[in-house]
Amino acid sequence: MNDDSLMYTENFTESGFVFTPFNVDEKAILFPSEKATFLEEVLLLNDFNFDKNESLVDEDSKENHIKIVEKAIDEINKSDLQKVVISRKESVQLSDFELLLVYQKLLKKYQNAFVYVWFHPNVGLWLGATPETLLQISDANFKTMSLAGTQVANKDSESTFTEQINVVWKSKELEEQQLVTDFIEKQLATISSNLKIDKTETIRAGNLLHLRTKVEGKLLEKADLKSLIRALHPTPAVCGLPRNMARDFIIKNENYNRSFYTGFLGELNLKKSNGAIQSSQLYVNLRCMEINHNKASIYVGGGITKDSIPKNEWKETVSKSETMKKVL
Ligand SMILES: C=C(O[C@@H]1C=C(C(=O)O)C=C[C@H]1O)C(=O)O
Repeated sequence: MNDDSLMYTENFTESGFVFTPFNVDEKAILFPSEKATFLEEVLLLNDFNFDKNESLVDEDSKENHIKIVEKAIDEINKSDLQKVVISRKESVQLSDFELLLVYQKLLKKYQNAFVYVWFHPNVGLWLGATPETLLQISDANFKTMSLAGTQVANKDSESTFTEQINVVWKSKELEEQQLVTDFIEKQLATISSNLKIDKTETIRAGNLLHLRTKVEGKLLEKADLKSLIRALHPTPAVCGLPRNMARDFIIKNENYNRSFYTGFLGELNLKKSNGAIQSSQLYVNLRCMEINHNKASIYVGGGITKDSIPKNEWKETVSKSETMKKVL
């Protein structure tokens, strides 16, 4: 594109690249295909030095996060709320920020993730490496996943193996992830056929491990892409259960605007080379940051259930932000 006008998708029938906020009431930005140029380049990745920047704990932020988590657990115990994802934004002062280098480091560190840089002069600069697919759809055949539960990987190796064996998960994480799988299955029941739910596996994203269950199916003719997207987004992996109750809790209690964090992004209705089949590849915007002048804002969160321990939930967000800080 060679002008700075902003365009939006009305109903996900357009073709291009979308960037959507967490809040479904806000507009989804579209870079339309007809105004885009596709460039393909092979990037050779060096062996980078991933600095261990031991950062100081921001005590105010810690206290604030723990308070909101405690409030969420209270709410879960006294109402129908089952799960809610609580997040925060952490600022890091930057010196010598080199976009291409940071992008290459993200590619190297997150070999199983969708790694992106997104920029618009009127919106800003975003970078991320997300392990979570919202939706891949080609013709009517779609794939999605339930991803939740977090633990720090034992070894800090740069392993590219997606499947990790001999990892033990606690019931809190197993239940938390099962809630997401059940939600996806229920949401898809009336709009899809041939639903197949895989066995749950452990995957690695940077230094973290998550539980993942792959789901696939066929979209019924009576349904369209918009209804499929609305059925899935936001899943309890980034919002909670029941969805509206969790969303209201988040908007009322998180003391900041998530903006594009936990929204989704990716290719929308692109035609394959033969032109006959349209496909979309959409990813949940996790492990992401926004760069503004000399500051990086890193967005991190985690799922809260009745079994959550507030201090551990804080630590989980610290682990998530540390893996992002390693590339800065
Ligand atoms: C909300 C985030 O991640 C989500 C929450 C997870 C959890 O609660 O364990 C794990 C993966 C994601 O589904 C994040 O990374 O900010």
